[in-house]
Amino acid sequence: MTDMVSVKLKRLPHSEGLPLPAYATQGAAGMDVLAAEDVTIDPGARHAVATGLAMAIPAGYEIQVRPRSGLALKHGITVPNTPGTIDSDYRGELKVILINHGAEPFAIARGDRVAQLVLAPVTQARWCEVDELDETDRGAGGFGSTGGHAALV
Ligand SMILES: O=c1ccn([C@H]2C[C@H](O)[C@@H](COP(=O)(O)OP(=O)(O)OP(=O)(O)O)O2)c(=O)[nH]1
Ligand SMILES: [Mg+2]
Repeated sequence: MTDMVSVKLKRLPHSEGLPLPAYATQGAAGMDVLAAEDVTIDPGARHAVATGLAMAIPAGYEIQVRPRSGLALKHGITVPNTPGTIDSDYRGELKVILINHGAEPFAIARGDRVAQLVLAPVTQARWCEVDELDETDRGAGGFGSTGGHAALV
């Protein structure tokens, strides 16, 4: 059985009558979240889609707003800031930022499932400033330093 965490949720007037975000299957990582407005996103354009939902995520957690692969593959619709971060102290409306990388205008109807929400634990870091860092094999190498594409044989 998956752990469950209660999250306080408040409906704003424009989400009235819409189902709440829900897991499509028992083992789903994300809850599909619905648009609370009709909007068409032109090719290359972005829009912050209203969900009509506000929430109080418990301290120590965040909600990540992730794209749906079907929309990305079939229509080029994705979340440009993925994973979008919903902070535990945010009390405004959750919006889903979408961008249309496809060639056609993409029409969203109120009630369409536009993204998915993943509740995730958060660990905050405390800086510990030092003069020297320990040495490692990698050192300052990065950005492809270990090799790029698989070698041809
Ligand atoms: O996809 C998203 C991303 C963010 N938010 C809301 C909740 C989040 O807690 C707040 C701030 O998000 P973020 O920190 O990513 O944006 P910012 O540009 O850093 O704005 P701020 O200065 O308000 O933190 O905006 C959304 O509704 N949808
Ligand atoms: Mg911020």
